[in-house]
Amino acid sequence: MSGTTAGPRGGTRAEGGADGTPGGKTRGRARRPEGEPPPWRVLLELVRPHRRILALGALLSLITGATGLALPLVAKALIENLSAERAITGALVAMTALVLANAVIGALGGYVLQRTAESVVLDARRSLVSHLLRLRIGAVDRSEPGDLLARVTSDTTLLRSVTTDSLIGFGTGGLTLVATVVLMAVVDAPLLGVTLAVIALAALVIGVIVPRIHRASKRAQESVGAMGATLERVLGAMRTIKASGAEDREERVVHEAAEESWRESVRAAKWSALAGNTAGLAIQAAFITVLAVGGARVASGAIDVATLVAFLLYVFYLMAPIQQLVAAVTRYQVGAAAIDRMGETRRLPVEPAAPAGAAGSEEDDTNPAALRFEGVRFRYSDGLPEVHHGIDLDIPARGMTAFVGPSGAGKTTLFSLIERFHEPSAGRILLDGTDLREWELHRLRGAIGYVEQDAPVLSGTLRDNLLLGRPDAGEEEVREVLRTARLDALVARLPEGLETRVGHRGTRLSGGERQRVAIARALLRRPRLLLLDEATSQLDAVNEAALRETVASAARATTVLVVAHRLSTVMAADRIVVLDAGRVRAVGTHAELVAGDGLYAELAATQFLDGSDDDAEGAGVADPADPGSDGDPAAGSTPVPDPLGSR
Ligand SMILES: Nc1ncnc2c1ncn2[C@@H]1O[C@H](COP(=O)(O)OP(=O)(O)OP(=O)(O)O)[C@@H](O)[C@H]1O
Repeated sequence: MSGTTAGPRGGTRAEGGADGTPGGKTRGRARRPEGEPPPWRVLLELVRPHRRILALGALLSLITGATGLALPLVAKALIENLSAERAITGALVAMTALVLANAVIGALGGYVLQRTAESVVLDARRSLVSHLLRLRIGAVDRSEPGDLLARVTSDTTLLRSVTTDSLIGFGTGGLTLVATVVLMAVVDAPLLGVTLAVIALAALVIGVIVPRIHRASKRAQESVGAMGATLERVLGAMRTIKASGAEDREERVVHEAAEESWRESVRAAKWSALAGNTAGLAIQAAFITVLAVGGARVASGAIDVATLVAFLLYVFYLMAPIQQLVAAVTRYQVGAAAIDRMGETRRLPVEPAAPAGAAGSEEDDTNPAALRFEGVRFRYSDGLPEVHHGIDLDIPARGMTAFVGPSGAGKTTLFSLIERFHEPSAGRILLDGTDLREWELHRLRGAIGYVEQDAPVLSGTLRDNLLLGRPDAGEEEVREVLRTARLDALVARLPEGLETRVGHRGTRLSGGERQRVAIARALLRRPRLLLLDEATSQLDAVNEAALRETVASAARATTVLVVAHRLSTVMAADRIVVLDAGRVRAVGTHAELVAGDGLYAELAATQFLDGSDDDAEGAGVADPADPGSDGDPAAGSTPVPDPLGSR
């Protein structure tokens, strides 16, 4: 489903609004879009791979039903034999055999159907997860992770009962109903007319109830999604919630979502119960009516007592298929709501497939990459202001380029465009002379090592985190990268070493340790282009100086782009790009920019004038306002607050 993405060279469309998540949420009561298949068609698609085993289950259910249906006939024969004073042994044996067959085949059929239903759920989960992992970042940003989680976990579970109760219910219930009606017609057609008239009335009532079940079920599932979203929000920021004393408020929000789900589920249960009871009532009413009309027919000699007894038994036998059909209809409404929600998720856009003949570096290519921005414009979505207003920039292969500029200037977004998390709304970015859109995405990202601003670390072990980008890295390479990222001492200290579990989002590590893990992970990929977004902002002075040296040495072999957080990093760069409000304002060395760019000089000067860089002087960092200063920037070993990160 990559249809929302422009072709390789046609990327002139803004990203937002095209992913089916207007308003930024996946939760909603949106109608099914034109052309989308109805839930029953989706359901049939889902069960298609299991149709044979499903047919077997249905056959077993039918046989079970047939054995049940045969019982009244045998009972009729038994009564007739009794009245005629004939032997009843044969009829008794037949009845026993039918009862046993009913139980055994029924159990087997039930197992086969449940197994098939579980397989349908598994398929749905697999396909949803595959889709979610390939979503465009824009769609992810506009969704609630907790809600997406609920769609994969709880919504898919509802398919189980739809497959067994609905599909099989429609099939076997329908067939059993038809068979029963035919047998009833054979026994006495006028009594069948009476029965059907009563049941038709009940069907009308149930027809009114059914849409209500669908609506209530959908709302209940949406509330479960909302509950998941809120819980995810809370659990993901537990410290902040506690520190802000917001537990009670957040508790209320989760409780409200849970209560809403309860209310809607109860409403759905109420309508379902009403539908079920209406069917039950119809059978009772049919029984009484048949008894009255049938009694009259017996009195008039139109039918005999045995016929009436057999017919009444069939009336009761109608109960099972009718209940089955009603359950099928009500379950289908619940399942259809879940299928609707799964459809909403499937409509979220995924990343584009590789164009035919897509470019990409060889797996073992480690040559530094060159980048070029040509008139790059970008906005996150249609209603939002443009972030980049036409970036033109050449970054040669090898060496370090620092991006500086006020907060919100668009530095991180530029990295996102390089990773193709988003597409430019106009212009293009070329890597080694080839438009990024012509690269095979996997290969493109394989050439890049990216350390995000908040250096995310995933739950799992330290080793899992390091190997995330290169699972086949050898033990020696891992050791080497641990040394360069200055993690070797930490790993040596931990009793479980690399097998230490880091906790959810790496909460068992310090901020600086997380950053070093993220840097080590990126370096282990042997990238041709290394993107570091404030990657050393939380390191202490000693580690920062050491990692600055690591990055500088990486820049001798590869192309390194850093969003500079510290003056020391800025000054170590081969070239500095000053971004301001989405435009490249100036490019040059520190000395050139201090002399030639007002904003850079002003920001650098302000840093010293406002006294916020107390450490800089003590650490011997050059005064950027004074190009003649003899401080050695590379020697600065004390972390310096970002002078250029805010204005
Ligand atoms: N996912 C997003 N959706 C919508 N707008 C966004 C998104 N991410 C960033 N922005 C907006 O885009 C603009 C540029 O953000 P960006 O993160 O690129 O700035 P930055 O220069 O890296 O800032 P900082 O130095 O504070 O990290 C900001 O106005 C920001 O609010």
